Amino acid sequence: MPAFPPLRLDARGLACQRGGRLVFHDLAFSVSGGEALVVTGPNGAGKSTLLRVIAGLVAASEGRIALEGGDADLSIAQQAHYFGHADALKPALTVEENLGFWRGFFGRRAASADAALEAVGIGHLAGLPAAYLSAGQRRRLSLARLLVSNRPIWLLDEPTSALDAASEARFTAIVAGHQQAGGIVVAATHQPLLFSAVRSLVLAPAGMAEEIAG
Ligand SMILES: Nc1ncnc2c1ncn2[C@@H]1O[C@H](COP(=O)(O)OP(=O)(O)OP(=O)(O)O)[C@@H](O)[C@H]1O
Repeated sequence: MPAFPPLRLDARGLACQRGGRLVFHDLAFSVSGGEALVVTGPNGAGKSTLLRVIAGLVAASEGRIALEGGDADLSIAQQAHYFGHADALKPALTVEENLGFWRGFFGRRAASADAALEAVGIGHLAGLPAAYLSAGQRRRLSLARLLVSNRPIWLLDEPTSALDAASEARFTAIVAGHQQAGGIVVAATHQPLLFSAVRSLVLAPAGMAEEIAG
């Protein structure tokens, strides 16, 4: 039984400038609950920028993004979880304390910290300060945040970087669970991702973008 109501994220005529340069323009996509939009393209094409625009971290210069079926009292950004390159961990806090902090911050019904740590395979590290985690373990702790946030839109930037084969398989299963619950996934990647119900968005090389005067 899906946990989220029927959802659809639609973008039309989207453009974004960064540092005075047009990164992309006239971008359109549509992705429904249960689907994954996989965004590919060469370095600098604007994959991370697109995710950050959806997350409300960077403003679009043109166009609009709408979420049908979402919570009308919340912005799209408030209904999205951005899983970026930065780990956002407090090194002196334990693994469990870090996750507990974020669970409290998100403040909505979601997996317990224990269950989320088990799901990403680091339950045995719960009492360890985050400073001692390896790169892949830090990444897995960041993935656990997705499970305690209970947000319908997951924005995943190179989600499998630093993950070993077993962790990648666990991650794929976690994403499948989110899709089965009716969640939306938008993932930027250079690696093949074994997601189901995939839609593709290929961004053109940055060299194609026009320079904006002024
Ligand atoms: N804070 C910023 N200020 C100015 N320009 C930026 C900023 N961040 C990114 N850019 C520029 O925006 C363009 C798109 O960058 P973005 O990180 O979105 O690309 P990407 O497709 O995710 O690349 P990669 O595959 O290397 O991760 C690049 O030309 C980059 O230099």
